[in-house]
Amino acid sequence: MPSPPPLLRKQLKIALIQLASGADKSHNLAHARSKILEASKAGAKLIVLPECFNSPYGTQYFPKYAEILSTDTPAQSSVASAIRSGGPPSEDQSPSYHMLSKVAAETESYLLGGSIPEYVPKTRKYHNTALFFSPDGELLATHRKVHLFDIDIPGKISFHESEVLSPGNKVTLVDLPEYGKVGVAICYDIRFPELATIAARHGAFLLLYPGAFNLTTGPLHWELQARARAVDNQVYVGLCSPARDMEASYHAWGHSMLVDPYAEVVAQADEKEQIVYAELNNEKMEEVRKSIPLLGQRRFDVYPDVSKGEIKWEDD
Ligand SMILES: O=C(O)CCC(=O)C(=O)O
Repeated sequence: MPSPPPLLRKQLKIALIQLASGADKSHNLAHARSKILEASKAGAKLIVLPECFNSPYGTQYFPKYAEILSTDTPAQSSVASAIRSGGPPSEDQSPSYHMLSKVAAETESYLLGGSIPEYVPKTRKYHNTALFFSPDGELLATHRKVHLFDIDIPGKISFHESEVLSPGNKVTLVDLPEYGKVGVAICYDIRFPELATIAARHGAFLLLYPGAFNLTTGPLHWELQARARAVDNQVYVGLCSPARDMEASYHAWGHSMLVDPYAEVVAQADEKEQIVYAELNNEKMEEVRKSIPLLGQRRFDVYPDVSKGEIKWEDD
């Protein structure tokens, strides 16, 4: 039997930028840009920023820092295609979009611009939205956080994104033509293995999560979730957090990390600003899939395959 085509077509250097952002949006954008240039100079071809990289993280900040990506979001059309058909937003509407698009083209790298708060005038809704650019600065995909971070851990943390945000409604899988497919989701989304499994069974070699866990759930679940998604799906997983700022109202866990298809943490930051680099290759994935051949051992006669059936690939 001919062997299946490689999931990852050639070696790829990734950079996860654990960025220190503050209250000054223009400074955050300029700083993110300088770090992206630094990662590119170090040879990274896929560069990732953290969740809410243009603002502090917190429900009170979403409206103030929100940007308009599309004035028209027709039903059955993703934001990316709405933007493509309607043209990119103006600089005033989305300075973050323009910074990311320009620096992706300048560095000729794939760029997952963490996430930013998005405002949609037509629906009057806010979203937590990731923008993924190609090496020529074209918007390839967007992902609006599907599972909003609403938790209450008594005496520790209470957080309710849904007080301000509305969820996205799709699974996001991005095709990087030279390399292969990447699944994208945001932070709390990682706790829902279905998104990861669907992306992996549809050919992803890597799952990326810009995220901002905290000092309660970070030590408990950040690495556990990353390694779980990797071991379940035998793919690479990258998590990219903001750096910790103890002056801010939300204290991010940090520890951006890259996990390999064996679920081994191959590179990891501490809590400070830092760029995490790693080399991804197809051999590692092939090796683990041969050694532990889950792929041929699934029992879809006993339980259903979540990657089949009706899956939403487009936002409403
Ligand atoms: O799941 C968690 O513990 C943290 C999630 C989070 O911080 C987020 O979704 O932004």
